[in-house]
Amino acid sequence: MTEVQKMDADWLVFHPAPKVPDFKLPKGAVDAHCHVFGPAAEFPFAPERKYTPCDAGKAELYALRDHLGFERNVIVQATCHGKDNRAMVDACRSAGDLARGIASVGADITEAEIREMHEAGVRGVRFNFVKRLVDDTPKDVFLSIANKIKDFGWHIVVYFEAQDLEEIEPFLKQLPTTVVVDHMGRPDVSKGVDHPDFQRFIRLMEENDNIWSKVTCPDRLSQQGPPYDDVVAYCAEIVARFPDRVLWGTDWPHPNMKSHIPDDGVLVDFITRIAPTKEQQQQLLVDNPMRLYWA
Ligand SMILES: O=C(O)c1cc(C(=O)O)oc(=O)c1
Repeated sequence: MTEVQKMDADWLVFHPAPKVPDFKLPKGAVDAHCHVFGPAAEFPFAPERKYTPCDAGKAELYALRDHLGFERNVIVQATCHGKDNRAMVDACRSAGDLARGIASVGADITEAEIREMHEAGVRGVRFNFVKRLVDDTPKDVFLSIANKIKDFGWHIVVYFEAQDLEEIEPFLKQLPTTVVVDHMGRPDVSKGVDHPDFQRFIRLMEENDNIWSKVTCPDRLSQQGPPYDDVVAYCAEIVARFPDRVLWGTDWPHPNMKSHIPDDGVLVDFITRIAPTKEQQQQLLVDNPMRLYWA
């Protein structure tokens, strides 16, 4: 890991020397949620961003991939780059067939632009509802984007917080593609898995078999910190109930983490606690991401 200079970033820089995981990932494992930031000199951050990250480019991302034992990456456009997808597209292109991307686009996206991103490895768009990250986008704008991208077989990644779910649920049910929820919709883990809020999320997945969830970011959700015991039950519940509709990722370089900087090797070891059987691990880490991104 190269030592990355902390450039006026308003939060912690990613871990410089993550451990080698104890958990040996299955062959072909996919880090299905990660980002690239710049480097800013080549790919400037968006003026409308709500945070300024450190540089965390494709070279570091792919070194981490190899260090942890992953084979492939799905690179999700980070809000600090707004709708300028160049850093993510460049990283996808550099990895050949070993990376796929999720873009952030506007309603004015053209078929030619979608096709060009598809050829680089992009397979979906991200709709972000987290107010500390983005300004609101009218739902009819998101729906017009959804109708444009569905013809390319793309899907939609959504990022919202648990308190938003009741309000946006009708909108989610209108989406005409596979929908992948980032970080389980950010449950408040102090409430318990039986709380109506988490049960509402479970019901959403039960009632809509096109809705998947990433069982990711225990570091964001935990109120106890590493090794994130208070998040295990939430991820394990979703893996056990919907083993063919879950994805996992590091969330490297961990934007906006202030409480601590997660050790990516510790995050990988967390997987065996939420997906305890070999079969669950194979589905979570290989079969599901391959079906969604490389089919
Ligand atoms: O919780 C966050 O701050 C966060 C931010 C971003 C992003 O800026 O794209 O992505 C994530 O997956 C999580």
